Amino acid sequence: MLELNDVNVVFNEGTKLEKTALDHVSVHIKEGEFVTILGSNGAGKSTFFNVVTGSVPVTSGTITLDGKDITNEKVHVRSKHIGRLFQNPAQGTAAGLTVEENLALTGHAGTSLFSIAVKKKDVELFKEKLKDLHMGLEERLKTPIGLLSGGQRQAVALIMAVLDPPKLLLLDEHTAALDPKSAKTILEITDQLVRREKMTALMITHNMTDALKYGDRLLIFNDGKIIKDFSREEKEKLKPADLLAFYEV
Ligand SMILES: Nc1ncnc2c1ncn2[C@@H]1O[C@H](COP(=O)(O)OP(=O)(O)OP(=O)(O)O)[C@@H](O)[C@H]1O
Repeated sequence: MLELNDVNVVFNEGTKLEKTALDHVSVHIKEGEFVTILGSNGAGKSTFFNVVTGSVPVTSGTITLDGKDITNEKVHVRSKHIGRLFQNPAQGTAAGLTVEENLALTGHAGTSLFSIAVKKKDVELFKEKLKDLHMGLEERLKTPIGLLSGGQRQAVALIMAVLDPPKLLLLDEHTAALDPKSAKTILEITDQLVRREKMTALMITHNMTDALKYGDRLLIFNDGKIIKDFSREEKEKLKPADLLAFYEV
């Protein structure tokens, strides 16, 4: 469903600051696959996501989504099919708006000049989705989202990202800023949602245990390249300590 074909990304080409962030990356992600991604700092993981969303242009190579060449498609066009969650939940939500207004921004709302019109029937839908989180957030629809804790806010951001399930969901260290208990909760919910909605999802993490526990496949990035591509069967035989070796190449 997602194919990168010999993708190169070179920043500041031809200057002293030239940096190859993606180096001849070719990969095929299949429909419905949940792929975890590991790699040291600066390995090219975020740049990989950025070329998929279009926020960074490729220097060469092509990207196709569902057989369509999207290499030169604008960010806002791709965003209809690609959802992304960031490390900081503030990046995916509007602090001054309430929980229900944030959810309504995903397209379940009419807007006027001064307010977001949240429809009654959508409120029921939002309540139902929030109930699934078992965090009591269905009682806090009128709370400004900026008043929620980081974990609660990320949970709402996750629901926002999958309310109209995208073809592809990109999770960019989306639990890294949360305490261990909240991170575990959000990961469990992510896994359930990805499975239930049969989404194709890619998840960057620095947590080796999580990279092995979740997903059907594991990619390891190093120095702009995918240096390992483990299948589910291979992944099941690995221990976190086995992965350390890939940080030392
Ligand atoms: N806009 C940019 N301009 C110049 N260099 C960049 C830019 N974005 C990324 N880079 C460089 O490209 C390389 C890959 O960066 P990238 O952010 O993709 O790594 P990463 O694997 O996501 O790292 P981390 O785990 O630290 O988030 C790094 O050397 C980085 O400094």
